[in-house]
Amino acid sequence: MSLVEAAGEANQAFKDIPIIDLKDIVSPDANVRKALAEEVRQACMNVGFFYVKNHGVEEETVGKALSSSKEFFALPMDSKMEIENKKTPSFKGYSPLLSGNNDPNGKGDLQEGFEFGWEAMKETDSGKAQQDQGALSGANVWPSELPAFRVAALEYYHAVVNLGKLLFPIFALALDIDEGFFDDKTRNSAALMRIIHYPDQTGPTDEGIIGIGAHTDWECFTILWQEPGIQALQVLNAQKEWIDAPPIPGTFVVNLGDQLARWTNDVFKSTVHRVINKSGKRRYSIPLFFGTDYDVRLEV
Ligand SMILES: O=C(O)CCC(=O)C(=O)O
Ligand SMILES: [Fe+2]
Repeated sequence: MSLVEAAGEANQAFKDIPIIDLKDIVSPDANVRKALAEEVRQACMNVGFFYVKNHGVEEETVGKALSSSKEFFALPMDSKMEIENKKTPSFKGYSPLLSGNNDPNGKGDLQEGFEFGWEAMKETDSGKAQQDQGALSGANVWPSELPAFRVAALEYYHAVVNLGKLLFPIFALALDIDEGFFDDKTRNSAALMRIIHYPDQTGPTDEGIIGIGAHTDWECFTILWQEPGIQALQVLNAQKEWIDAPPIPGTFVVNLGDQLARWTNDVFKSTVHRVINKSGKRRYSIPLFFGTDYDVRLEV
């Protein structure tokens, strides 16, 4: 069956989100990689979201990024506002509560965030030129009083970018195209990472103000870490039901964005999702958005 025929039969009235084991992601056996790609293909056509386990990113790397992020958000507001994203030419840095609004019908997203892109850990590291490419590139900004935050955030960033680079060939296989299709299109990958802090939102909720309003992501795909023990992320199925996407320890959520949906003529789905944090606790999450190089032409 062709991809397009299969898409016609795709069932987007999903009730749960599949979990895919990545232990074979670099298997030397092409048949094994193809079997993994088949699972990814089903998830991409039917849901647009899946969890990945055995992804290779160390718990310790995640833990350090989380604890450092908590220290960052706990800084005095004046310090955070010194690196506000509106003050930087490349939109990197801090964004305060309600400064963003993903759902055009919403009144603002109840979250503060910190965003940055590719950066070598040390000046001498190879690949330094990557940060100077593309419209959304340009120097990151970091809080001067918390040097450990930069190190922990970049360590996490580099680990998850490596995972993203392994996923591109699987997406290619899942599309029945050459495994190397994305190689020359993701050399200076436009990978932006955001660290998000959602305050708790118990009590009556103004429907127009939630953690992040209903939206789709706009890059190729997102690799999302969410804090264990807190249900807040929801994904919309074709029957307009909100399906919970709870955090599963040891996994990341992977979801497709508009770029890959558009590129595949919507055979792969970019699925609407939102966050409402009514857990009684503050919540942290870390999405890393993977695009292609900024000069890549999207042809179906
Ligand atoms: O915090 C989350 O779980 C999801 C965040 C999200 O959807 C986004 O930043 O695009
Ligand atoms: Fe999103």
